[in-house]
Amino acid sequence: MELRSEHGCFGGRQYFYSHASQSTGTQMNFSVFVPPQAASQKVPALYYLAGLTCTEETFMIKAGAQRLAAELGLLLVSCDTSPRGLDLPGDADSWDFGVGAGFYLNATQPPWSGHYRMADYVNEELPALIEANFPASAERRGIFGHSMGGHGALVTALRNPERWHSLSAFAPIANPVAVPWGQKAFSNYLGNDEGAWAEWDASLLMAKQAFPSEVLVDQGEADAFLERELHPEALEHAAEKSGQSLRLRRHAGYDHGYYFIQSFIEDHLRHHAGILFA
Ligand SMILES: N[C@@H](CCC(=O)N[C@@H](CSC=O)C(=O)NCC(=O)O)C(=O)O
Repeated sequence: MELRSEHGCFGGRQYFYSHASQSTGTQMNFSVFVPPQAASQKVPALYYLAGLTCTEETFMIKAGAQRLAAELGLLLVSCDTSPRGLDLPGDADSWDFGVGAGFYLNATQPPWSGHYRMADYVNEELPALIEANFPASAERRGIFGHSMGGHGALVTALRNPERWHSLSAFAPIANPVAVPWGQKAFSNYLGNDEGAWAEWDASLLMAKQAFPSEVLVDQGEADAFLERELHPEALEHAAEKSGQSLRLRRHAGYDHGYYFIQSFIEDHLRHHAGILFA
């Protein structure tokens, strides 16, 4: 791991690192906030997956999570949203596919399949790296995210409930098989077999099997992407089918951006802390 920068923050430390990833075959960047409690004990780790065009810096700079994480004793981790520097054909042609848009899945189609393995990275490689190098408990992992990252958090936890203990999302792409962002990404990364897409769709997964703890989802009603890309009602229908405990809240006047996330970040950290410290 190469330390790129570190900063004092609310009595803890904010770190930015780079490392050679086995999952992606590229250098990957990630960020870690270590709370003061971690000086004397292992603490729960909460992983945040960011949305389209974001990086490992976006959440740490914009969400305003560190003050409460320092109070609660939560270690925060975020990572980049795709491999970078590969120069694959078409990987930089649009902001909703390729670089900055890895969709937290394992691609099966060339040329993406050799490197776009963000699911393995988030589910396995990054937690192993964090737990080997920071005072993070392997028994108490939470995951959340925003938009594409909300989709990523939901599918990561729903596919691997034995590895993740708490789950929430801000404005997730809740039913990617049914919307343009998801259809573009899945057809390119996974091919045209829509049966394969279902394995990476939060609503289809949740309808089959409930996650063990309550799932919190916040959605702004003034979100410009709501009707075309997000479809939170699909999660509600899925939760009804499987008996999932789902707290889906709609907020008038809030859009898709980080002012929305800042406004409800406290509720998400307390949601995760309530489960991870139980
Ligand atoms: N095209 C624009 C907008 C990209 C954008 O809105 N990205 C969102 C995530 S959208 C779904 O995953 C985001 O989180 N942006 C970062 C922010 O600081 O708001 C562009 O290219 O910027």
